[in-house]
Amino acid sequence: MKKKLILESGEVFHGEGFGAELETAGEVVFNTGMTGYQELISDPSYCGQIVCMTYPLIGNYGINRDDYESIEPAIKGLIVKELCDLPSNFRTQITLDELFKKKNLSGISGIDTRRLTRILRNSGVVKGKIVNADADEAAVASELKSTNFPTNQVEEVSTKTPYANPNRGFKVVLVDFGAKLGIIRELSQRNCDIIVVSQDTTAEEILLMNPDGIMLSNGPGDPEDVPHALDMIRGLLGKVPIFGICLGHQLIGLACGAKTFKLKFGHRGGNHPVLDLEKNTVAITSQNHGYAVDQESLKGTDLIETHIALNDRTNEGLKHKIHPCFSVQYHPEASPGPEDANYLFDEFIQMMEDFKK
Ligand SMILES: NC(=O)CC[C@H](N)C(=O)O
Repeated sequence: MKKKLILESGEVFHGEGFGAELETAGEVVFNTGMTGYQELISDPSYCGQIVCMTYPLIGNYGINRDDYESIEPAIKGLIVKELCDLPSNFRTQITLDELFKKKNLSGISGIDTRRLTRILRNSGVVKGKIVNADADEAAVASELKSTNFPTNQVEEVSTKTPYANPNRGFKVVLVDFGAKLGIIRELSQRNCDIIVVSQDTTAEEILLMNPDGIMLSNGPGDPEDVPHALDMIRGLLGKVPIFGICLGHQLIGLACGAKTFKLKFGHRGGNHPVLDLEKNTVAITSQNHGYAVDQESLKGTDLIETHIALNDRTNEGLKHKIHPCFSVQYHPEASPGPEDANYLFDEFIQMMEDFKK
């Protein structure tokens, strides 16, 4: 079935549709990972976005039962150069096309993803829509221009009720802003007794659970759209050790008086170099973010910058000067991607141990 991708700026890309037969609109972003399409399709942080994969062959190892980052994907669509319909891997259960049909998602293949990525790099991320071949291009572009995407994406993907992932180790309350399962996997591996709570849980409610540590998860959208989380973080600072990842990191920044801003085209992929300013070491990291903490705004706060991105020198890590609290903009759970930063979970365990003493 012939389809086309129309950008709000009016550019049109012709291709072949896959997955469900539906038209889909979202923010068009690009991801430079060579693998990891299953994880990113199911990463709740991609809520409302259509992802263009810069690696030219996607779907070649199929979809397996182990690599999901959530049960229901929140992504809006996928743009690929070549879709592989004959995957080869011992873990493959279904093809990417079959997953998209099953989950009612639509994608487009046969796209010049280099040209598209150049447009996104030059003009910044834009809204786009995957439509049927006969759609009126000018009408779709102007409809996109006047559409504002929802600001309640965190609410959409967060759990509505708390649930437990029991174990015998430290009791960690994981605040779910759209948490990837990889975070639960990493904490479980370290024997953490996890309670996952909804994004609107208050500090008082969390303290009643008597936690040893708080994990603030990743999540979709603009951190400024989650103002209630700032009171929650302020209410926990100094009382329980806190570790934040991605959206959780940005929220710690905002809660401590820093500002965030939207990056031109974000960081998305499994190959982003990050400099640890304290250890003077570089880690290759997995990233997926469109916003960043404003470094200038850290002045006068109690936060110290601990990491920066080597591609554009933007902020990638923070630590509180007084309280046990640290965070990173990238993904130490590394699903998908390099495991260089995995030790941060061990540091979180250590922080909980030290705090207990
Ligand atoms: N993965 C995330 O948590 C992303 C955080 C935020 N939504 C951003 O795009 O910057």
